[in-house]
Amino acid sequence: MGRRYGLGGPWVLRGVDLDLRPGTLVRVQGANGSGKSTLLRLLAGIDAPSEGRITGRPRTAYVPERFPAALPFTAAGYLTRLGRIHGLGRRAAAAGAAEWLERFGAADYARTPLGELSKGTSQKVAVAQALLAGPELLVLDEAWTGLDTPAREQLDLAVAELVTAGASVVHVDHDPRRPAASADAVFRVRDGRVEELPAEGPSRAGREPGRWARIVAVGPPGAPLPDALPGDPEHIAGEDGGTVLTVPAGYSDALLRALLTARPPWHIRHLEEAEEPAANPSATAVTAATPTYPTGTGTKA
Ligand SMILES: Nc1ncnc2c1ncn2[C@@H]1O[C@H](COP(=O)(O)OP(=O)(O)OP(=O)(O)O)[C@@H](O)[C@H]1O
Repeated sequence: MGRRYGLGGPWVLRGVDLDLRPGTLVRVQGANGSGKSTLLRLLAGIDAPSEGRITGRPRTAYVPERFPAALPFTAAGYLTRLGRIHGLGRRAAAAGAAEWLERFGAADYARTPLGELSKGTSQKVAVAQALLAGPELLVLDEAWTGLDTPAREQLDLAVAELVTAGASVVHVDHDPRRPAASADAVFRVRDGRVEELPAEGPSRAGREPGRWARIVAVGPPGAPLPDALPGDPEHIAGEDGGTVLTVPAGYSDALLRALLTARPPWHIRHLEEAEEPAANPSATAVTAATPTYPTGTGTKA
């Protein structure tokens, strides 16, 4: 498929032929203005190709580069309405709105009008609206930008949970500090074409000294830690039956997924960035919600 703006305009994308596989984390990269956001809008279904087509339409959620925050709703009111649009009942929508605001540390702003939210809190609402209904395809255009560290960690965790549950997550992210920088597939947009690059596994940046991820996980009673965990984590017993695992940051996605898909699965209580490998969580553990996500279906562009 291809896209150009205006009838005689230059082709921004042309001859694009790609498959989004279920259960995959995909990163889209490319120079400024190369067409990354255009590709994401097409995949999200809020824009249509000028030629060709996109087949498969899983339940999709999208976090745009700029969130339209000036709507006449409070944060909780907006999220509840979005939940209803996604097919949730009134109570489930309100509960989902409250849960995601809490998870992103924005519960205090539930009753604040969208137009009065800070940029960071607006971004939390933007991300929450996308996660609310358990999408099969999640499209994130620089969604980590502007989030504080705990919220970034929650988004990493939510992405890992979705991918583990079979969803496809496609993202553009310029921030090299993001620990979960690894991806199952990488698409590069260049000269109007999209090519798939070899997946790189844990990023080199993630192995640098001083960049670690710490995960507090709880297994079934008496269960040993699963074998051969990615990143060969250091692990110690934590509070309340939890196990504290520390890995180089680039392995955090893979480790999260290995724990979530272990048989029987482990529950992730907390994820945080850490400056040194000693397994000594500084922050109070935040219990992550364990939403049930549907199995994803593929999209072909
Ligand atoms: N709505 C639009 N109307 C006209 N031209 C557009 C529109 N949206 C994007 N373009 C043009 O299409 C090209 C690709 O833009 P796009 O925003 O998709 O790139 P990008 O890779 O996401 O850029 P950045 O990294 O700067 O966000 C640019 O030349 C841009 O000016």
